[in-house]
Amino acid sequence: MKVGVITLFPELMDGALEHGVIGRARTKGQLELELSNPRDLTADKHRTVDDRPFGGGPGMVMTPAPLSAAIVSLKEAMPEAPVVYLSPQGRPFDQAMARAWQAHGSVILVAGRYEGIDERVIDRLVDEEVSLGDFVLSGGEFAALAIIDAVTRLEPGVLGDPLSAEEDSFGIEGLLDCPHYTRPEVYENQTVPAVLMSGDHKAIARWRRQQSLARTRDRRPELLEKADLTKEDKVFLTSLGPSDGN
Ligand SMILES: NC(=O)c1ccc(NCc2cccc(O)c2)nc1
Repeated sequence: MKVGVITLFPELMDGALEHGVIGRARTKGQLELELSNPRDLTADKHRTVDDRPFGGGPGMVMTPAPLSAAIVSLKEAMPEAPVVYLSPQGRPFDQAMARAWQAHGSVILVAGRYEGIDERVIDRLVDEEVSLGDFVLSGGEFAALAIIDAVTRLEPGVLGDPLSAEEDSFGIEGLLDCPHYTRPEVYENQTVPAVLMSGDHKAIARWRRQQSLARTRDRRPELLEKADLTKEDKVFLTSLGPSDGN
């Protein structure tokens, strides 16, 4: 997986991607990260990357020239990569997008700062505007980090057990994940559901599926509409009483 990032804080991105699963993926060459800082592509001695918004209003806007130069430099290195701008105005990011970009093999992420970027850069160079959720961050870098993690962990060989990428939430046809337990068997006087200790793998799989279905119904009922449910799933859901929302 090749990921390009345009950011004013390359050291922030680099540092955050040196640890854990993603850090090992970089060491093993499963993730190649290419960073480009618009400030390095400025023409003035003050290395200006932002300016006041036309029409007035608070804050600053990232100026088009250095940002465009940074995007073009990564497009030259990764000509097939879609250019994705992270902003609250974008299409909601989801697991399907993560799978699509992993399958494509490369993506260029534009992390904005300030109030955003000059719209002419979006018109000319951005293929897709994407949002991590309905909230505003001080910059797109943390949204980019989340996307890089979500995409890289889908890369074959990155996760120890390939199934777990499938079995996470949104892996089993978009249902929420079931509860998990590990040792000790009794913790603060609380035990583990007996079925998980039974060794009956069929019963355990059924319990886990039913827990996922119940949780999804209670917490994210809209996901059930899109889920691929079996007849047994539907019978189970009908058998549940009114949702308690938890
Ligand atoms: N929800 C998100 O994905 C998200 C992305 C970026 C961001 N901050 C930078 C930024 C960029 C553009 C406009 C803007 O208002 C703020 N904050 C939240």
